[in-house]
Amino acid sequence: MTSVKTLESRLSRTTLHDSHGPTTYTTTLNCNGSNGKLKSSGLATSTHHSQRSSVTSNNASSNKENLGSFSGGTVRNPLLKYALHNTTGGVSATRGSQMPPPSSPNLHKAGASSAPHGYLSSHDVVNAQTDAHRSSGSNSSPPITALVYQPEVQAHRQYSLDSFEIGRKLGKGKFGKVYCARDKATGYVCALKVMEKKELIHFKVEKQFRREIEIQSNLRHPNILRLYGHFHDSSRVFLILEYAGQGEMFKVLRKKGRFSDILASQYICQIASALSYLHKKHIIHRDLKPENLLIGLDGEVKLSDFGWSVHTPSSRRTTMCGTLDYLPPEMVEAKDHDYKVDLWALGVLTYEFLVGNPPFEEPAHKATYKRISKVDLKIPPFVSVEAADLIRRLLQHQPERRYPLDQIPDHPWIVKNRPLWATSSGGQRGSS
Ligand SMILES: Nc1ncnc2c1ncn2[C@@H]1O[C@H](COP(=O)(O)OP(=O)(O)OP(=O)(O)O)[C@@H](O)[C@H]1O
Repeated sequence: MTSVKTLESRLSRTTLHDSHGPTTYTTTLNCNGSNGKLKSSGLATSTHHSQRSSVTSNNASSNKENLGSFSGGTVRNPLLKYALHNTTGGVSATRGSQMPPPSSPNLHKAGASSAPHGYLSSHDVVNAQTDAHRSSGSNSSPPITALVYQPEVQAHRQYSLDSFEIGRKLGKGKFGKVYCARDKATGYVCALKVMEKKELIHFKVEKQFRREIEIQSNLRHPNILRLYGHFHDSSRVFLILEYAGQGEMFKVLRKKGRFSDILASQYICQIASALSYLHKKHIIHRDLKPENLLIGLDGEVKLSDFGWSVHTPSSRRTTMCGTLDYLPPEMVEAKDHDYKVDLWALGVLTYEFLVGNPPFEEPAHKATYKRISKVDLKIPPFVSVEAADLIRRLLQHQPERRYPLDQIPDHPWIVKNRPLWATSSGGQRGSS
């Protein structure tokens, strides 16, 4: 059992990270550049950049097993194949507002009619998403929709860094960098996450990392980021990930301040659907927060970062994990926890989407714990009655009293807003 005191001492190891800069949507993918940059420069020292304190686990393995034993190299699943379905006619309208970079093919030319096989190059995909994002404003539909995943047999294909053209850097995490990349053989665009083996070993996260790969590679849900495969070289491990064209939820939320009922309800319904899928597979995510949500090109939520996920039941059930603001009372009180921690986190997330900050946030960790433990919940009056009701039903101290995920699509807040989703930019309805 972990006492609050122990938790405090763990938190002293918590890194408060520098804040993200303003959202920028670079128009150039630079996929034409060689991947020599990545090869020659290697990886910079890991930089902590998350925005909020995280509670880290002391259970991290001290196992120094060499990551060279990764069985990477085989991609069991095909990469994304992108197709342009410009049914709205919005592309030409938005292209007029932006100059394509000189080397970038014109989007019209690259569309379904003229691009080879009707698929876009990564240049086009990024330019398309950039335009889509820029033009979407707060509530309008992105003009470019429907990136189609087309199953194709790529099983047993061996990947290496040479298989990809490396594009612009999408971001940097604790243990590496993420690049937009294009599979040279097929033209498929993906996100390539590159991590130094020695850093994974140094920070004793190999076990956590292996679990993340094992869990994520077996998941198939429209609101869960796909992990298509992995490979490694002598010093680095590479994850081939689904490309989330609209980037990080956290940045979007910070930029907007807070979301409308329409957008938030859509996101929450999609996330509930993803969590329900995970729970049916006996997986607890345990680290739900805006930083771990990406947004696909259609504006749909992509749940990512399975570093803290576990199969349940598990001997690791008392592991402290997750972000401080999203910890449920049972974890703060060092009790055993189960999949209902994700329900609590969904309540916190609903609040943060609608208010702009998490509900129990305090400058001092101890004060936050106290508020979580007492469920000291103050919902501002601008939050709709229906949303407040769902937040209260999820933020129940007793885990068994938390609102079940499968009822969320029928909750009055969702029912009221669902008819309006079609006109918002939040993307598709999560499959339930
Ligand atoms: N699949 C993706 N599609 C688009 N952008 C991505 C993708 N994966 C990561 N990114 C971008 O790269 C950044 C770094 O991702 P990464 O997963 O390494 O770090 P992180 O999300 O901060 O997680 P961690 O806390 O594990 O380091 C993200 O914040 C996001 O902006």
